[in-house]
Amino acid sequence: MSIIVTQDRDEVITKLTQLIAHTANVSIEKNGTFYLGVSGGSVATFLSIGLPKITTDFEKWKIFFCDERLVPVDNPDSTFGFYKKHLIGASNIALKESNFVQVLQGVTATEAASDYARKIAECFPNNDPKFDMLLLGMGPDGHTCSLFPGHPLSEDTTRLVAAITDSPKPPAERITMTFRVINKAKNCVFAMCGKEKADMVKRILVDKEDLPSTRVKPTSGELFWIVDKEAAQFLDNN
Ligand SMILES: O=C1O[C@H](COP(=O)(O)O)[C@@H](O)[C@H](O)[C@H]1O
Repeated sequence: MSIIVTQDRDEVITKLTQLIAHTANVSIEKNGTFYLGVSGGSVATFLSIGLPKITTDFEKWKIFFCDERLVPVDNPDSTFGFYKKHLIGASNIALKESNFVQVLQGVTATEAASDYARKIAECFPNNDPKFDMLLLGMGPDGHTCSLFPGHPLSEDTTRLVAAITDSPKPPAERITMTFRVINKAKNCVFAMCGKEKADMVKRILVDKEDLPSTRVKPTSGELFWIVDKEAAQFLDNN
């Protein structure tokens, strides 16, 4: 695991997007594609600021959602809605709507999850997803994607994508990648900043409490934590 501590939020965004650009360009060179999973919340904001500054062939990017809130795209809680508003079609970036693999609208959470699992599976050999990179956030309770502490979904080892209809953080209905997908990724990257994350960063990285974010351990990939010095304040040597 690599823990990168930065001076501030701007540097979190710079380090994060440099790492994405490097991984994307290596993947495109090797395989002709870059399969990326993105999160909502603060990670989405980081990407909306940082991605327009990188040099890459966005045509080769296929972007999935690590989790998505089941609300209409024009609802402020929609993660795709955020990317649509802030990145797609922006004059300074060549990302298009067709780069994003969207979650089906107007169906039940279970149907949306099965449909998304199929959309993911069909992109990978043997229907076995190995994303080039997953970009993850961590909530103040230690959740990542829509995998919440104590929720049975964290134990799901069968499905690729699962539905949740009782999310403790609104909105209640969501779909989420499971650890079966997350821990097969070639790179998992947490990025965060601010003192409100500091206690949880310590509980995960130092105390190794059994929380969803602690369970992100790619079996044959790399794990990165990019945190600013406020979020890292309870780590040793900070
Ligand atoms: O609800 C969610 O929360 C997490 C963490 O969000 P943050 O704003 O605290 O970074 C996010 O990663 C996830 O995608 C989202 O659905």
